[in-house]
Amino acid sequence: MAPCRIVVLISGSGSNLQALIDAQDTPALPDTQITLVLSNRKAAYGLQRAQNANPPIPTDYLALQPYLKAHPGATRTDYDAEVARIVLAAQPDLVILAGWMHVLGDTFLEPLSAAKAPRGWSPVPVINLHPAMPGQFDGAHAIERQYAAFQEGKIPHGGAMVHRVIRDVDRGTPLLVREVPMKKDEPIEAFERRLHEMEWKIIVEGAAKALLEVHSLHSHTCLFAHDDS
Ligand SMILES: Nc1nc2c(c(=O)[nH]1)N[C@@H](CN(C=O)c1ccc(C(=O)N[C@@H](CCC(=O)O)C(=O)O)cc1)CN2
Ligand SMILES: NCC(=O)N[C@@H]1O[C@H](COP(=O)([O-])[O-])[C@@H](O)[C@H]1O
Repeated sequence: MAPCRIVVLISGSGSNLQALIDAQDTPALPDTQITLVLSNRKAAYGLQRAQNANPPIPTDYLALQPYLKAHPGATRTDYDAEVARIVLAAQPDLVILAGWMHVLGDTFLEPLSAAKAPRGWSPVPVINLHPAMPGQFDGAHAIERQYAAFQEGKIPHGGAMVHRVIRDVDRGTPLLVREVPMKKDEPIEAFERRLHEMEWKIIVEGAAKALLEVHSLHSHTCLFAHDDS
C-alpha cells in the first residue's frame, strides 16, 4: 500500500517542517511521505528545506495579497478556497499547519471536511502546532505573550500543543499538550530554544497520533461496513 500522504503548510523558517522531513517513513512516523509543502511567504526558508530534502519535496507558494491583486474582486474566502484546491490536488491523508500564519476560513475547512483521503477516510484531518497551552494566548505571537505572562507571575509555566484545526483559532481538540518550564528573568531566547526543541518532538508525535486515530477509526468503520454488507 502507498505511504500516508502528508501536506505541510508553512510561513517561515520551517524548523518544524524539517522535523517532519527527518521523521517521515521512520519508526517515529512510519509509512508516511510528505507530498507537498505550501507556503504563503515566498522567502520562507522552509521551501528551501523541502527542495533540499532527499528526494526533493514538491513545493508551492500562494500569498493572500498577491492573490487578491491578481484576481480583482476576489476576497479572502476565494483565497482560502484556492488554498484548499492546491492542498487537495496533492491528495493528502493528513494536513499539518507548521507555522502557517494565516487564519483559515470555512472555504478551506469545508472542502477538507468533505474530501476523502487516498487511504479512504473522510474528512481529511488538519492539525496545527501552537506554541501555548490550550485556551491560552490564541493567535499570533503566542511565544512572546506567554513569556511576558510568566515573567509577570500570571502563569506557572509555558507550553506547546498540537491540536485539530477548527474555525475557532487554536480552539480545536488538543492531540498533544506539553508544558515547557520557564525561569524568572531568563532571556526570552533561552525559553524559546526550549520551546522549539519541544515543538520539534510534538509535531512528529502529534502527526503520528492523528494518523493512528484516523486509521483505527476508519478500519473500525470499515469493519462495521463489512458486517453490514
Ligand atoms: N481556522 C483556523 N485557522 C488557523 C488555525 C486554527 O486553529 N484555525 N491555527 C493557525 C495558526 N495560528 C496559531 O497557531 C495563527 C496564525 C496566524 C494568526 C493570524 O492572526 N494571522 C493573521 C495574519 C498574520 C500575519 O500575516 O503575520 C491573519 O490570518 O490575518 C492567528 C493564529 C493557522 N490558521
Ligand atoms: N500561531 C502559530 C504559530 O505561532 N506557530 C509557530 O510558528 C513557529 C514556526 O517555526 P518554524 O517555521 O521554524 O517551524 C513555531 O514556533 C510555531 O509554534
